[in-house]
Amino acid sequence: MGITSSKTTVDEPELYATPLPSGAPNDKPQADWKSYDYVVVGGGTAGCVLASRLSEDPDVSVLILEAGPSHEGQLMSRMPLGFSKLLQGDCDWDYETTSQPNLEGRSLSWARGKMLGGTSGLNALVYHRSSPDDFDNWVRRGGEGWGYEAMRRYFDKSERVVSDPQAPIDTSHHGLSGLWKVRSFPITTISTRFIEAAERVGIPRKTDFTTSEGTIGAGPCMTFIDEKGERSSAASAYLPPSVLRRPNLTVAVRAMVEQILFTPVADGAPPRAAGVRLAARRSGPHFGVAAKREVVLCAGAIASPQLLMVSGIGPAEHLRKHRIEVVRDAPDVGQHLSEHVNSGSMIYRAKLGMTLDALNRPLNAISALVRWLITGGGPMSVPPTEAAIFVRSDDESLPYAPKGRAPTQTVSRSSGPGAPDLEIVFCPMTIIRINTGFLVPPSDVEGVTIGAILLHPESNGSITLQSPSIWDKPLIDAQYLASENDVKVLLKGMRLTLRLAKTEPLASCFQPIARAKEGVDHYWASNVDPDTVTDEELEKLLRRNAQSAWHPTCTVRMGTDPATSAVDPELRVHGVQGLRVVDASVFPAQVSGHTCAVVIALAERAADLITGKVTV
Ligand SMILES: Cc1cc2nc3c(=O)[nH]c(=O)nc-3n(C[C@H](O)[C@H](O)[C@H](O)COP(=O)(O)OP(=O)(O)OC[C@H]3O[C@@H](n4cnc5c(N)ncnc54)[C@H](O)[C@@H]3O)c2cc1C
Repeated sequence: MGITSSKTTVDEPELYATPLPSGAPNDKPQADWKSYDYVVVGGGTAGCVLASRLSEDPDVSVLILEAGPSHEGQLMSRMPLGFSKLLQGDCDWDYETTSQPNLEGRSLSWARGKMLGGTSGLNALVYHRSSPDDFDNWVRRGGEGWGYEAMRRYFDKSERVVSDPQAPIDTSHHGLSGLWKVRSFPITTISTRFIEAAERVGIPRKTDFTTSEGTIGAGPCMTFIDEKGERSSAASAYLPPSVLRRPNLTVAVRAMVEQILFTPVADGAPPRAAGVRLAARRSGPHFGVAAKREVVLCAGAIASPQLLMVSGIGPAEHLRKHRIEVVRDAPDVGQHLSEHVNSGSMIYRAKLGMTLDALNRPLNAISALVRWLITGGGPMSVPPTEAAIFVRSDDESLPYAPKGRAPTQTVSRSSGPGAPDLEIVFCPMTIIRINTGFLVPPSDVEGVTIGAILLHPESNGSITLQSPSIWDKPLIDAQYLASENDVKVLLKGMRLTLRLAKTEPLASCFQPIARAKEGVDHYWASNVDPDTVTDEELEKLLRRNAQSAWHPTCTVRMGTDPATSAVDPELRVHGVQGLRVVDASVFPAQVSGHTCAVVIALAERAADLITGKVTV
């Protein structure tokens, strides 16, 4: 009893932690508590990598504490095209932003994985390393030692790439012997036509976004799907049964860490993190575990700053407002939230038979599901985003304006000359409500969804506390589109999208539709003429439709100066002993693409920093 069906994860805290007497103060770890060398808080993307690597040393004991359930048995997580079914379900934290003044007061839904593997178990499966310039920019922003050459080693170390014979890539740009299964895959004809249309308007064609030439161009996406056609999440890749059975590794699920605990130290010495308090339910009972070496916080860009703050590390005034005892005044914790913003779905009605919307017909869906269950192949074994374009908004050769007009003047905030600041994603299916599970269109129509994503927003927001309890969700204020330049750059992305849709060989895949009322018909983009639509019309649509692109970062950012950062380049919390943060929150600056591969490489390097295999 108490051990889940896999017999390799534990869900009863009595088995791995020490019960705490109710009513007594339990804010200091005691000598008789159960203890581990490393206590990893959050078994998500980074947490799985870290726990796996740290427990390679049999003389070191490691405990992972994950708030959600095991990833095993999560069918919609394992099946690549099932991912939208996870949104707002049991394995999603299902956060919401505060009302965003520049998006007509809308609050946006923010998914985050709540299971072993974290968001790598619920995300859209696009493999992308972002741009080499991003990491050299990290160094300029105080991320000493985190330049591209250092990160490239860990990107390579993490991946085991497979080149699909029907979509060949040059594997010399990739790692071949890592734990994370990454592959190329054949894309649908309509996605290929999107790439060809991009080439026609002057965007270089690529077979792989991971080459020494950088990431700018148009091409097919790569994905993290294994040889069985299943998602390769950080949990399935880094915690296979052979790792879960290690005697020195304990993997606890349904364990909500409520607070990091500190031991008293001599006057003037930095506080030492020495354990955590946890519970399976808000009402308790509560448990404690001690960390002999370090507590490593891997709770992600929203929960890591929240957990630091409820534990007394954060902006002192904000903590006092919530009657939290200040362990360390850390003004940067929760600040600098940087999030990619998506223009929102631009949906085009496609000719029947060209898209994955055919799966909305029940018989097709059942046969595709059976095919996937038996063979691991077929349409259920592909990610929803098949192709993408990465471009710079200051590239004067691209059609960012109506014919005969000059493009709007904007400032590119990209991380370097080879890095993009706009991405256009292409999904061969209709995605009507992108952030809250995909609303299924009528079975007799098909469509594709294109969206423009702003990669280096000037606008940045914050994570703050709603209450001193970890059980209450924090306040997420992304400050979307607070910068006028952000709006103008995103409008350029929308204009490029409109132009591509009118360019062959893509244009002839679409069906004209009768003019529908603006804002009501989801296929409005099909009716828009790129040469006559005004910026005002596009801006109105942008503010009404913009969505999260699911890449929040920088809320516990690293740097050398404690006045402007929260952790040092070894990811140790400034001014605190025994406490590191390893996840998307420590990015010194936003990256030019999808964040999952970056988090995995970052965690790989963090493991080497912790074990002393590398130094900054
Ligand atoms: C819907 C969606 C689609 C995405 N698509 C892509 C994509 O296609 N490609 C890509 O590269 N990136 C994508 N991303 C982003 C990427 O997946 C994330 O940036 C990355 O996985 C974050 O990793 P992390 O380790 O920082 O956090 P997470 O993976 O979120 O891990 C945090 C873990 O901590 C746990 N936790 C939190 N609080 C506590 C607590 N108090 N106690 C115990 N455990 C706790 C959580 O349950 C979670 O398991 C997507 C994200 C989303 C939401």
